[in-house]
Amino acid sequence: MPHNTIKVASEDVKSTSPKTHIKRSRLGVWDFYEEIEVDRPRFALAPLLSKLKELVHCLPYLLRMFKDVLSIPGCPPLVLIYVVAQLGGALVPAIAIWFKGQLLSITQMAIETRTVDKERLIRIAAGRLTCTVASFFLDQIRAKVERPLNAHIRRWWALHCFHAYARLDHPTYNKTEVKRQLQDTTDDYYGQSVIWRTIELASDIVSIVTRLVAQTLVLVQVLHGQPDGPLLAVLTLFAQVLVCAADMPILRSTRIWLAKTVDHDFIKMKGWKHVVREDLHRKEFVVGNLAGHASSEFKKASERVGDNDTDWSEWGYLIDWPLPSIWSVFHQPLAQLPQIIFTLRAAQYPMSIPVSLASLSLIQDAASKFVWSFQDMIYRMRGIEHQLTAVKKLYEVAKIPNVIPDGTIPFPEEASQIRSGVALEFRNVSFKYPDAEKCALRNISFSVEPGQLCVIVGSNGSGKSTILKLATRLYDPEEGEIFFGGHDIRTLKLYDLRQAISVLFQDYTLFPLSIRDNIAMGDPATAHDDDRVRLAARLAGAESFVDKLPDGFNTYLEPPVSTEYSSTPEGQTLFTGRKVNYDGLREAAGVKSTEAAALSGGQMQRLAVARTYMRSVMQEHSEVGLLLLDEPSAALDSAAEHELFDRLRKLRGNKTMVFSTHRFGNLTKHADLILYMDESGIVESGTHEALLKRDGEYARLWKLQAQAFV
Ligand SMILES: Nc1ncnc2c1ncn2[C@@H]1O[C@H](COP(=O)(O)OP(=O)(O)OP(=O)(O)O)[C@@H](O)[C@H]1O
Repeated sequence: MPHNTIKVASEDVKSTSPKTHIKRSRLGVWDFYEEIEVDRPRFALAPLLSKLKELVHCLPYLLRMFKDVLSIPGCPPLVLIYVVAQLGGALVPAIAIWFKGQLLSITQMAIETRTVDKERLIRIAAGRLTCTVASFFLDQIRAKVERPLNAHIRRWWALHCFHAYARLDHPTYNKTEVKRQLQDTTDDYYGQSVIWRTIELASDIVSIVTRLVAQTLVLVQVLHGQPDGPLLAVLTLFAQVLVCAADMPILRSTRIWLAKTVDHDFIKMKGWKHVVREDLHRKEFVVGNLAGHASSEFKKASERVGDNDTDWSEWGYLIDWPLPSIWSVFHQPLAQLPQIIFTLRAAQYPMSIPVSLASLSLIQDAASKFVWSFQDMIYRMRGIEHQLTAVKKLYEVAKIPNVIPDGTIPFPEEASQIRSGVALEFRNVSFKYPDAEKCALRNISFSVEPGQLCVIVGSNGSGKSTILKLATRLYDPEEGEIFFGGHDIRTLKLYDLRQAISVLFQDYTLFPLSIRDNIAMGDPATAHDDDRVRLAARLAGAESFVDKLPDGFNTYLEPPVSTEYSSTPEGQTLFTGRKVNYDGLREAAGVKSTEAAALSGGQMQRLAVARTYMRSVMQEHSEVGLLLLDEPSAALDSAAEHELFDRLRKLRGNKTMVFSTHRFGNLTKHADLILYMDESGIVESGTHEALLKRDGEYARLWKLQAQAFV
């Protein structure tokens, strides 16, 4: 523990709550904001009390956790064995002290009577040996049980966490506090889940307390009748306890703080570090000849930042462990107190020296074991607050309320209701993204009839994609209403609404799963059907290039698990003179030098289109009534684009379609409704002919695009 105090100039910042004020200080490149309660209790134990209150609040979660663990199939017998081994292990040191006391009394008798009870001596020796053997075996048993128990819990917990992640909607997931909460719950430490660490900690504390109580009882029993024994025992323990009190967890501060940096040079350094380390940027980094420029920029920024180039972790450590105290100077001499008193007593009563020397040795030995146990407990108590809070968060994570509330009305009431598409209407809709300053949509109104084709065109950032996001209820508008099939969209069950819509976003992602799974997830109901997946790929023009990949449809675009290597770096010369080269191992294991399948942008877009086809194009009696496509052809070549639009156009009359695009010609001519957007609003709307006749912005841009082909 570093014994440093941070002394920095600070200033008060306005707080949003009358109950707190905020203090801002500068730590290196970091701005440190600390929230301080205005009427904070001043008495010294206040932080301890608030911690205790929090711990009590966490206890029901702890009990629930134990109950849940015991309900995992296979766990109860393992837990029982683990607890028995742990408690047994805790009793052994006390039994060993008892044998030591017996030995002491034999020694004492031998000095006084010059005779030894040999049988008793052998029994004691055998007892001590049994203690050592028992301790060894109990440790072994515990270690053996620990692995399967941890594995059972981890598997069960992984499911709980997966569900907690999966149920969150988009705006909720993007909240910083939710992200932090999720991160805390999945924080695996060398394969040990939060739950396992908590169980381990709780069982350690129980076993230490058992050890302490047993040791104390045995010590009292052994020292009974020894001259000065109890006095020395009390003094030794007192001195040792004071020594470790300097490290007490209650002295650790409870502070509410946040640290951020706005130091441009420091941020720039971090940015460049990412650029040189991330695969993602390597291509442009190399082609852009950026090595020299990057090094010089990094160096310049580094010189300006100077020695302040420290990550927050370094400061955070000092903030959380700030406590040097005068105590640390005095606690060592205190530990010597028992010896000093013993020496004085020995001078006063010289006749009792031999026995008291033996007593002192036993007491000091026992006391040091006692204190070791005590320190061990304090060390673990430090973690208990963190651990209990983590358990509470684990359970609360499953209850994080979603920002988008679910509706109650099922949709459609009858399948025939959406067979020829679903009507979509926006009525005076305005919307601002969370934390954004300006509106992404301002007073938007339009209406698309069932089976119609609507094309939204307009400049970058005008709000086209946002319309599609609101139609799927990724977000809800601040003002106005959206009607889907005649119902206010907020009243419909979210699951049903999203089942009735098939969407391809502009910023679609291909998941770190196989190509097959990436396509199949377009329609979870038929995801098991390989023929359907293949057909969807064929219709999207993806089948032929996927078949050419070495692993075909089983190819992973970006493997989620990479191959692990030993830490000896490639190229290092070993002491035998051999250069380390992993090629042989790679060849034997069938590992390719590049693990990711390289696909072009257009090929990836075809896979995304295939995913959309799974539900929208292929199913004859599809539940889908609305197709939303955001720039679906941006990366496609002209032939593929033509084929895509041709195929989608055939759905007209069957499904309502809303496209957002920058390319006019191919689609807009066939559209029932064109929305021309600019600056978050609809500037012009109508059919292609009507808008050309109007000779406004749409007409101007259409002519501009048409000219390119003349
Ligand atoms: N997640 C977001 N958070 C905050 N603002 C956003 C977010 N997504 C988009 N915006 C902002 O909302 C506005 C509309 O964005 P939108 O993506 O709808 O535009 P667009 O017309 O689809 O643009 P493009 O043609 O470039 O795809 C833009 O000003 C954009 O910066």
